Amino acid sequence: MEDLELRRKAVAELGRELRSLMETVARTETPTEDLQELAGEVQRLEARFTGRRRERSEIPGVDVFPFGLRMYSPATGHGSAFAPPLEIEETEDGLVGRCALGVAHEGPPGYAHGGMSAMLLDELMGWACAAKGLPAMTIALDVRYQRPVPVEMPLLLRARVTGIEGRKITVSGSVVPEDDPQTILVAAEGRFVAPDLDRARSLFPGAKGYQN
Ligand SMILES: CCCCCCCCCC(=O)SCCNC(=O)CCNC(=O)[C@H](O)C(C)(C)COP(=O)(O)OP(=O)(O)OC[C@H]1O[C@@H](n2cnc3c(N)ncnc32)[C@H](O)[C@@H]1OP(=O)(O)O
Repeated sequence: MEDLELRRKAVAELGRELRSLMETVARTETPTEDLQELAGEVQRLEARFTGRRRERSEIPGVDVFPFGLRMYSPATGHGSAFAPPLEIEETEDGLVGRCALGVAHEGPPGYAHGGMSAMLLDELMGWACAAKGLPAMTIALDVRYQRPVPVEMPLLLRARVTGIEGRKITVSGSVVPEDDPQTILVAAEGRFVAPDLDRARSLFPGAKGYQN
C-alpha cells in the first residue's frame, strides 16, 4: 500500500503551490494577452489530473473523518488552494487556530471577506465540539464583526465549548491579531448538534467511523 504520510505530504505540497498561484493571480497586474495564454496553460495542467474521481459522499483516502484530518477543507485543508490553511492546537481553554489571510480572501480592499472569518470560526468551533467527543454540525452561528480583519496579518482564532446539553452544544469563538490578542476583531456564538448515529450514517455514507 502507498505510504499515507508521503501522499499527504504530496497533497500538501500541491496545495501550497496552488495557494501561492491564487495569491499571485489576485495580486498581479498581468498583461491581458498573458492572461489568455495562462488560462490555456492552466487548462492543459488540469487535463493531467486523470485519476479516478471520487463519488460525492466518498471521503478522500488521506482524510480521517469525523474526528480528524480533512485535507481539502476550505478552512483547514493543506491540500486546498482556498484554505489559509488554519493550523489548530488544543489548549486548556479550548482550541486555538493560527493563520493569515491573503488578497485572494479579500472583501473590502486590504481586509478579509466577512465570510472567511465566519467560515474559519465555524470550522474551529466545530472542531471544538469534536475535541469534546461530539463531532457536530452548526445549526446557528451569530457573528459580530467588531473591526475589519487585515489581510496578511498573523491571526489567532479561539473556540471554546460553553455548554453541552445532550447532543446540543454551545460554543464561543473569536478572531484577534496575534500580536494584540486583547483587540477582538470578530466574535461569534454558535449552536451545534451532534447528529445521532442513524442520522450520521445517512448523512455520511462514506464515513467508516459511523458504520457497523
Ligand atoms: C458530524 C461531523 C461534521 C464535522 C464537519 C465540520 C463542519 C464545520 C461546520 C459546518 O460547516 S456544518 C454545515 C452546516 N450545518 C448543517 O448543514 C446542519 C444542517 N442541520 C441538520 O442537518 C440537522 O439539524 C442536524 C443533523 C444537525 C441535527 O439533526 P438530528 O436529526 O440529529 O437532530 P434531532 O432532530 O435528533 O434533534 C436533536 C436536538 O437538536 C435540535 N435541533 C436539531 N436540528 C436543529 C436545527 N436545525 N435548528 C434548531 N434545533 C435543532 C432539536 O430540536 C433537538 O432538540 P431537543 O433535544 O431539545 O428536542
